[in-house]
Formats: sequence, C-alpha cells, structure tokens
Amino acid sequence: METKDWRLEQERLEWVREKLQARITELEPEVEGMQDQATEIRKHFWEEVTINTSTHEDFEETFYTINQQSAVLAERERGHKRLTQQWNNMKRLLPSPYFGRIDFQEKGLKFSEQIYIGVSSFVEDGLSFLIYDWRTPIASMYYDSSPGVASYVTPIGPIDGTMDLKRQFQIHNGQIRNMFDASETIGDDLLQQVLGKGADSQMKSIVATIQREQNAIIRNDKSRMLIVQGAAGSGKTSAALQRVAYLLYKHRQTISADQIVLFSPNPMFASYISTVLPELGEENMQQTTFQEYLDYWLGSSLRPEGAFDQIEYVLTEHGAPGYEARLQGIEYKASDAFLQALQNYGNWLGQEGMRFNSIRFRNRDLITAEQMRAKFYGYDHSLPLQNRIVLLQDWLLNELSTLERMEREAPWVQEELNYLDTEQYEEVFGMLHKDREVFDVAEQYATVREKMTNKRRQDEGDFDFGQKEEELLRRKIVKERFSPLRKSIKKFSFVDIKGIYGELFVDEAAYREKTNAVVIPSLWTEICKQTRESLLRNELFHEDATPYLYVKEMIEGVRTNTEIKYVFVDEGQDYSSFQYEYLKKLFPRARMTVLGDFGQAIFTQATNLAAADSPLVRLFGEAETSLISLVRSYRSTREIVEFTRAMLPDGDEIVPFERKGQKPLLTRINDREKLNVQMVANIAALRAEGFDSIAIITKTAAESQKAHESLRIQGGEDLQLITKETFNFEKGVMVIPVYLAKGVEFDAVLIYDASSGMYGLDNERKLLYTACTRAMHRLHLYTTGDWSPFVQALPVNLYEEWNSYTSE
Ligand SMILES: Nc1ncnc2c1ncn2[C@@H]1O[C@H](COP(=O)(O)OP(=O)(O)OP(=O)(O)O)[C@@H](O)[C@H]1O
Repeated sequence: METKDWRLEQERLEWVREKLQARITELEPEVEGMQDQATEIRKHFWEEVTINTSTHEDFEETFYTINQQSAVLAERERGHKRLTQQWNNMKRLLPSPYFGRIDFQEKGLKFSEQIYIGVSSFVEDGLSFLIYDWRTPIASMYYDSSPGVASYVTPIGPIDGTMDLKRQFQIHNGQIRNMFDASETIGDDLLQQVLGKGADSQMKSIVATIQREQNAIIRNDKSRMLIVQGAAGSGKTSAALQRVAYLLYKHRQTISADQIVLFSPNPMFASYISTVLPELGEENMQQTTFQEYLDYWLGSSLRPEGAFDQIEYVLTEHGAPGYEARLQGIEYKASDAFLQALQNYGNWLGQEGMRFNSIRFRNRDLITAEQMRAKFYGYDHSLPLQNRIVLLQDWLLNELSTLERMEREAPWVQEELNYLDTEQYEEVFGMLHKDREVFDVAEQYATVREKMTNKRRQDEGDFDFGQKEEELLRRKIVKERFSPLRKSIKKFSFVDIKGIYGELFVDEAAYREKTNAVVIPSLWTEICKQTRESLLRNELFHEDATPYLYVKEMIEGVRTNTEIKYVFVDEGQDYSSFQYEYLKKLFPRARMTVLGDFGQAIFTQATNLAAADSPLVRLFGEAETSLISLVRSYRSTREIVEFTRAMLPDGDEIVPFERKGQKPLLTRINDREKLNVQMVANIAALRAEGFDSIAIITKTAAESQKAHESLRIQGGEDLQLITKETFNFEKGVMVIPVYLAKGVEFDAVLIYDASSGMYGLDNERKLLYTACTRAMHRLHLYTTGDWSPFVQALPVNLYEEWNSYTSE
C-alpha cells in the first residue's frame, strides 16, 4: 500500500474521530439533562396530580392529569433512550470508527462515493454519512462483491454500479494498524489475523470479516424457515447472532429484542454468547433451553429426566438389563412414525378410551370418572377433543356450584362452625353490617311508603341477623374448601393424561388398535414395561417428555406465544421432529432459523437438517423454506480440520481455512498414571506457550469426574470440573464432557481417552468428532491401549505420534 494512501486514510480517520469526539461532548449535557428531567418528573409525579374523586367530573379530571403526566414522562424517557443509544454508539465508534471502505459509482452518476463501514452509522447534519452501519443495504456490497460491477438492493429496488475499491482496516485506539485492499470478497489476510488470536470465555462479534455465504444467512428475509447446515466451526452461531443484530436494525420500528428467542444447547452456552449483541449496540434476545421449557410445563406433576441424564445413560449403561429396549424406545419416540401414531391415537380417543380423574372431596367421589366419560362421549363426536374438554369443563364447574350449595347443609360444616376463630366471625360480621345498612335504608323507605299509600306491606321486614350470619358462615366455609377443586378443574386436572399416555404402552395388539401403527420396534414389550414403570414412579424419560406434552395439548388445547416473531434454534440437529412440531405450534407467528451440523449429531433423536426428506423442510413446506450450507471451517487450523474431517464419511466436503498450525499429537503410554503425568506436563507446556483456555474433553460426566481427580493427584491443581450445573464459562483449564462442550471452543483440546473402548461404536464417532473440533490451535489425543478405530483409520500423515517407546 502506498504511503500516500496510508497518510490520507490516517488523516481522514483523525478528522472523523474529531467529529465524533465533538458530537459526544456536545451530547453529553443533553443526555445528562434528559436523565435529570425524567428523574425529576418521576420524583414529582404525584405533586403535579391533584387527586380528587368526590364527583364524577373531578374523578375524570384526575384521570386525565395522571394520563397526561405519564405521557410526558414516557416521551422524555423515550427521548432519553434514543439519545443515550446514539451517544453510546458514538463512544463505541471512537477507538475504531470503521473497518471497511468501498468506493462505489452508481450507474448514471459521474462520481464515486466513498462508503466507510462500521458497527453503527455516524451522520453529520442529518444527511452526510461519515460512517455507514454494517447492516445498511449499501454496506452489503462490502460482504458480497469484489471490485468491478456491483449492485445492492434497497426497499425501492436494486441499485447498479461499479465498485472501484474495497479496503479493509484494522484500527486500534485511533491508529490504523493494518490496511488491505481486497480483490476477493473479504480478504483472507485480515481473517488470518482474527482467527489466529486466542479463545475467549466470550464469543466475539465478527462483523468486520463476515463471509459472503454468512451474509446470506444474516440478511435472509424471504423464508419462514431458514435452515443452515454447516460444518463444525463454520460460523453458524456467529452468523445467527449477527442475524439477530441485523433483524433488530432492519425492523427496529416493529421488533424488539424480547420478541426474539434463541434455544441454546446448554445454560453455559448462554453466558458464552451473552456479550456479542451488546458489543454491537443491541440488547440481548431471550435465551432458553428446550429442557427449561419442559421442566416448566411438566415439573410440578411429574419429574422429567434431563437430556444430559439421558445421554449419560446411553453412553455409560451398555449391556445393562433393558438397555437395548431403552435405546430403541428413544429412537422410536422421536420419530415421525410415533408422531403419526399419536395423531391417530387422538382420533381413537375421540370415539372411546378417554380417562378421567374423579373429583374427590372428603374421601368421597363428588363427580366420578364414569360420569365424566359418559358426559364427554355424549357430546357430538365430530367436535375436536379440545372443544369437548372445554364443554366438559364448563359442565363440571356448574355441577360443582350445585354440589357446593348442597354441601352447606352437611354435618361437617356444622362442626366447623363451632370451631371458627374470632377473625372469621369478625369478617362475616362486617359483611353483615354492610348488608344491614342497606336493609335499614330499604326498611325506612318501606315504612314511609306504607304511611303514604296507607297500605300494609306484605313482608315482615325483619333483618334476622343470627340466621343470616349462619348462612354466610356456612357459605364461606364450603366455598373455601371447594376453591381448590374449582382451580384444579380450571387446570384440567380432571383429565388423566398420565393414564391416557400410559395406555399406549400396554401391549402390542392394543397399541396397534389405538394408533394404526404399522412399524413397531421389536422390543416393544420391554419398552412398554419401562415406560409404565417410570410413569408409576411419577417420572418421565426424556424421550417421553415432548410426546407426553403433545398428547396433553392435543386434549387440553395448545399453548401459544404470539408475541415472539423470530425463533432461533442452535445445534438444531439435536432436536427431534416432535420438538420442531412443538416449537411451530408454540410460536405460531414466528419465523424460524435452525442452525446445525449432522456431523455433530450426538443424541439418539437427531434430525438431519439438510436431507431431502428432512422433517424440517416438511414443517413449513418447501416453498417457505431456504437451505444454506456452510462448508468452510474457520475455527481450527488447517491441520486440525484435515484430521477431524477425515473421521466423517462425507468429511472431504469440509474446506479448511488456510491457517497453519501443528499437526494433532497422539500420545500412547500403556500406564494410565504415567499418561496422566504426561498430560499434566503437556498442559503446563501449552500454558507456557500462551494458551489460556484449555479443555480436557471426556465422553461422559462420569469420566470427567474420574479424570479430574486423577489429574489433580498428578499435580493439575487449578483444574475446573464442568458439570451440567455450571452456568458460567471461564478461561483456564477445565475438564468437560463432550456434550457440554457443544458450541464452544478452546485454544487447545486434550482428549482424555481416545481408545477403542471409549470411542469404538459407530454412534461414538460423532462424539469424538465433536470433541476434537472444539480445538482452535492445538489438539492432543491420549490412550493407554488401542486407538479408537476412527483414529486408526486416519492417514498417518495427518498427525504426529508420541509414545513411550519413542521417548525411551
Ligand atoms: N467470518 C468470520 N470472521 C471471523 N471469525 C469467524 C468468522 N466465522 C466464524 N468465525 C470464528 O470461527 C469460530 C467458530 O464459529 P462458530 O462457533 O460460530 O461456528 P459454529 O458453526 O457454530 O461451530 P460449531 O457447530 O462447531 O459449534 C468462532 O471463533 C468464530 O468467531
């Protein structure tokens, strides 16, 4: 780059920074003033309002003053928020105002405009853009085009022209550190530098180096469903978060951050990504896990098993009694076939077989299950289940009112009357007193009327305090006792969902009859036994949780959240078709973005996102679905990607990003203690090299615990043990089971035991792949015996070996 260019750019940078600084200083008193004004109004809110409710007019006036005051306050607060945001944006821009420049000459114009691109816009005099926000339409050319013919799309149509220059900057503290003129979309030089840095406990925003295919994900506005299948480290999560920022910018008038929800793989992941959006000047979207959702809806009645407990069982209980059946059950209960079977079961229930819980009171049936069944099947059979349940619910509430009235005469009420405390008496006394006042006015009126008309009144006119008091007390006692019954009817507790779900698992013939199922797992009898036993204990296997909720909602009606406009699902391969069906129902107004990698499908209920018959495509139909594939892997060095991709059958489709490093190191020592000593030494060496985040990855939580203990004995003092209860992700050396390391990354990864015993079965291939792909710069594998067949099958030129024989 010519020195003249460099000097000009540095001069322009200084000029922009001066303008920024001037605007920040200018705004400062305004921002503070607005804050003070709003605080002041809030403080004196009630002083400005005179509360007077004596007449209707006074009341109206009070009402309007309160309304007016809150409108003023709301306006001030909105103004303050806007101004503060502008001010914060400028302060964020100041150290590094922009990262890109394109010179674009619009067709038909004689001059070319210089477009500088940064994390937010900076406009002078309301017109002249000194910096363009990276999300503006014109900035899309920076990501999508190379110098030459270029165009971008605006709300009023495409704008064509020529891009004369494309330049990238690295600016720190107001100084240009690096500058590249790129002929490609986004030059690799800058990316090299960014990716070469160390891992952090927080994910970084990547707006300066977004790649063209990632930009397509970020700006996709067409489809209801956007599916992203991307190799490990290809930037799926990064693109998802920049997409959230883009949507919040583009639809800022209509969408707020709390109308976007992201389903993440585990609670730790939430903390890992929590700083990306605030770094970009946006608020964080809502974050949750599917598990949290299940716990919320099932928690009180049943104890649902967690997803991580299920995977721990699958990985550690090989050979245990019932293991094969459980595995078949997990697979079947996540399948489309089971979903279809449940829908058919719903039809069957429309004709017969509904189960109800009797409504019991003081050890007797008030309304029996049999009565409910008769009533339910007495309704028009063409009505959907949910409608009939609502009719039944109304009927029950009515019946309960009649029964409640009758119950007032029951002997137990008399007994309770004798044991009432003074407080309860006083309350009733107070109520009667009020009644008495009304009664007295009516009495006076009746007496006057009697005199004037000279006619004797018909009624006696005596207010029998004693009798009324007893009546009221009886009413009160029974009402209180009936109140929980009423509440539980409103919550549909009269439907025996547990029984209805359990009925599916009696035997094969019954199952076929109720569901028309054609293909049934071979170990069905054992699956039935396991499921019923677990229900008897009031527990629910993880694989049963979503189907159970599905049946519940098929009968009681679907819960929906219409507020949410965008749903993001990360690690989407780990969700079953059932769960997707569920999410679609739950968020009927939302568009969905699902990101995942079938190569990392480590749960039994995986969904292949990109397959032709993928249930995800069926969810909204092909016309409403876009599929984008990411094949370039950015996280790891070329050597690590070449090593890991060779473990997958279709791995050669994955393209490594050109960043050099050391080949993965395989260490075999046949004594575990010596091997641990070696690991601890390797960790110390890695730390000495400057790697701050190092993970020892194990297959299971049980193995993590063991590894943690043994390594500490060998001197690995400050090792953190990560469990499913860990909520924060910190730098340092940690021991972690692979399923909790999903989605996150480390400078160096050490696979604690890569033996054939640990990763020998085909379903363990993806576990090992997922574990190894967490590494950015270094990857070490250890074993005391034979290597896993997935390692043995790798070409020897892909790794270095270190074993006790070579060291002696
Ligand atoms: N365009 C980019 N510019 C700079 N860094 C990038 C880019 N794309 C991805 N990265 C980096 O690559 C790493 C992996 O990205 P990310 O975690 O988003 O990938 P992923 O596809 O979600 O991975 P996985 O499926 O393995 O969890 C991160 O460190 C991210 O910052």
